[in-house]
Amino acid sequence: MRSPKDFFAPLALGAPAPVREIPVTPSRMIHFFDPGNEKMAAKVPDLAKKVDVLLGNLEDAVRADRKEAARAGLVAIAKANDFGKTQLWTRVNSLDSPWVLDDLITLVTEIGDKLDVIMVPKVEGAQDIHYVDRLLAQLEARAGLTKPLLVHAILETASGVANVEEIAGASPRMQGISLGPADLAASRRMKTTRVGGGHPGYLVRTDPVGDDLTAGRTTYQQDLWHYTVARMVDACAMHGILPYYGPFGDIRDVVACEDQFRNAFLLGCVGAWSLHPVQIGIAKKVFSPSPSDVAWARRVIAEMGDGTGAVMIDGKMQDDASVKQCRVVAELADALAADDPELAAAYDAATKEALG
Ligand SMILES: CC(C)(COP(=O)(O)OP(=O)(O)OC[C@H]1O[C@@H](n2cnc3c(N)ncnc32)[C@H](O)[C@@H]1OP(=O)(O)O)[C@@H](O)C(=O)NCCC(=O)NCCSC(=O)C[C@H](O)C(=O)O
Ligand SMILES: [Mg+2]
Repeated sequence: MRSPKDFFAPLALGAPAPVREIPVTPSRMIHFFDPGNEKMAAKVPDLAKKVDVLLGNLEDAVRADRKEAARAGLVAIAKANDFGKTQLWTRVNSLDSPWVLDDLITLVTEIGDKLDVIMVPKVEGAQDIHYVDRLLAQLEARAGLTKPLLVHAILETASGVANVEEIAGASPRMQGISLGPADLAASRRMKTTRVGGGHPGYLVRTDPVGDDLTAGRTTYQQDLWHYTVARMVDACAMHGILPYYGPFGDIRDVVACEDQFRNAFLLGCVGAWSLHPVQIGIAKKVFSPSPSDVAWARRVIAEMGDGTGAVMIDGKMQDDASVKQCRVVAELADALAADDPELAAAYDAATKEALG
């Protein structure tokens, strides 16, 4: 274990100093694209205006014989475009793959100044983050980078879940963690073949009435991912980093996608992955608090004055704790509204109405 005193020291001579706070910029959707797919690559300049994060994916979903094309494509796209405030991330291949070393060496050397975050798949424990941490420091020093690259882990192995707290705190580079439900299901030997989302077989049933075990017994489908998302959120909050829901693979089912994203939002996640352009708007809607929630939060904050004591608002008790909950919503709304005049206007109109 590293001494706490050394935690913020660069891991290579000449590497930039690690950040002390993870920048909290909008990341409601991490939009995945295959940089070696010409059709998708052509859409990148336009997509950059619509998303918070663009992620050039090099790992799963890119065929083995297209790995090098994807890597080269990402270098070319990063060099050719100015993404403005939109962040550029990449997902490199897994640490046990034959591609990851070249992914890291090429990307940091060629476009390290354009990249914000490197997503590392199939992280099993702190040792994986330590390996990437040191290697990035060496590459940053050699490339003369002045801003450290941040690292995002995907929680998609049983060991990763068991070690999630140590992963979240393994390096000052740790920006966040995403749930990877497909690999995690396989690693745990779960019996769902879906990429995220629920399953009709995972349910609870109301008790029988009398002796008839079949009649009138309503069933309620449960969330397969509740435990993992909640645990991930706690680990991230404890270490001051950001939690995300990952992929929802049924692209056509925009309704269930919205539900899954909203469950994650309500539990504390700041965003989710969009795998197809149709999921971008869903993530934007879900991970931006609603105007009525923002208006309520602002009203409670206004009526609570210095934030102590207890008051009744519309029949509901508010106190020091509930004002903190309201600040979470109001601060997120302010951060999102700062870059989005339409959202700012919707929040202000709802607040005006609520405050009278
Ligand atoms: C899922 C897809 C394969 C669907 O692609 P396609 O069949 O081409 O869909 P459409 O015909 O509806 O596409 C319409 C046009 O939009 C373009 N398109 C599609 N997806 C994207 C995208 N993500 N970014 C940009 N542009 C996109 C198509 O090219 C069409 O263009 P045009 O013909 O010119 O109109 C595809 O969406 C896709 O591959 N998505 C990304 C998949 C991915 O990244 N998967 C990996 C992440 S999930 C994962 O890894 C699991 C996780 O790790 C875990 O373990 O849980
Ligand atoms: Mg995966």
